[in-house]
Amino acid sequence: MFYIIGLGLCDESDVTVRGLNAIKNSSRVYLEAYTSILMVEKDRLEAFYGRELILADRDVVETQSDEILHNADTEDVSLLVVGDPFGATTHTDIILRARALKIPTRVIHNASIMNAVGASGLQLYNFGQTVSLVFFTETWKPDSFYDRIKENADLGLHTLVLLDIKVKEQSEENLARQVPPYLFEATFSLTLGHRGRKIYEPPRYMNIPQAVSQLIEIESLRRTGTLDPEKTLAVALSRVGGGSQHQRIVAGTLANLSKQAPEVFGEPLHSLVIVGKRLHHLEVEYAEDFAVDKGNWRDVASKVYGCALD
Ligand SMILES: C[S@@+](CC[C@H](N)C(=O)[O-])C[C@H]1O[C@@H](n2cnc3c(N)ncnc32)[C@H](O)[C@@H]1O
Repeated sequence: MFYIIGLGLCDESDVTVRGLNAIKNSSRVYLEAYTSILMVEKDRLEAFYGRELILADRDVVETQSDEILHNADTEDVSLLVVGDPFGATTHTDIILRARALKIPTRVIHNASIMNAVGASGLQLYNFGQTVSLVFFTETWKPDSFYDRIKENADLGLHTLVLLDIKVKEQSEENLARQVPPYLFEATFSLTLGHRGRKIYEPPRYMNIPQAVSQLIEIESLRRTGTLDPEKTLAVALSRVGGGSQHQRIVAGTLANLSKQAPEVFGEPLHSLVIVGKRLHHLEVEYAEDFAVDKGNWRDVASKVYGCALD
């Protein structure tokens, strides 16, 4: 049996009992760690699950899935995914591949950012299409997310914006030039052993001010008024599921959020919600608790969004 098991959003104790049983019975257990991350290191997971975990990078999951699926028709093999297995599009591919090889599969679900975003107070039923925002470079600024946000906004729906993470970006040239020798050696020896001379950049996680600045940059090119810094409400979420110790939720206009220091938003991972106009007063009142400027939050909600507040 090939199991694909959601680990939830926070730490080793978020696995379900069903998931843990499957892990314990598997002859090999892979951990997918490039579409999302937990708030703890791999060794904490290994100690709790009582199993050694094999890190599966994008190459392995997307192009060498036969390595993971090897013998899964005769023994149990598990692939662990942070959040829910269907919270990232990547994982349907490997299930299709298993099906094609006539390997029985089972999915074990868990909490995902796709539903935990409800912690913002915004109702899940009022969300439209989810979008991903990638790091812009000087020469590459993909902006199709803007069309999806506009489509949602035209229907009055909220948009969940997932922010780019780069956890295993290969760049030999950059590494040789930018990374101090001690880090170069550590990274080099980690990766050299099993897959040739691949060298990776340090992980990068997009933060909220970067995300807002990229959204405004595209708005200034498109000029449809979908993302107005002073009139568009947004809610930033970090480490959702991590409890009061880790989780941060910050609400305001895009301008409010862009003026905050990155530390205000907490540690990665981060997500951002662009609030749609079909806004219920309970959503406004719940999220008001997270607002950097409560007066402005209520003002924009009532005057711009037309929400009836007391
Ligand atoms: C490609 S999605 C993978 C989602 C994962 N499979 C799930 O079901 O939650 C990864 C993105 O989701 C968002 N994300 C994941 N976990 C999060 C958390 N605990 N708090 C805030 N955002 C999170 C971040 O924007 C991150 O870059």
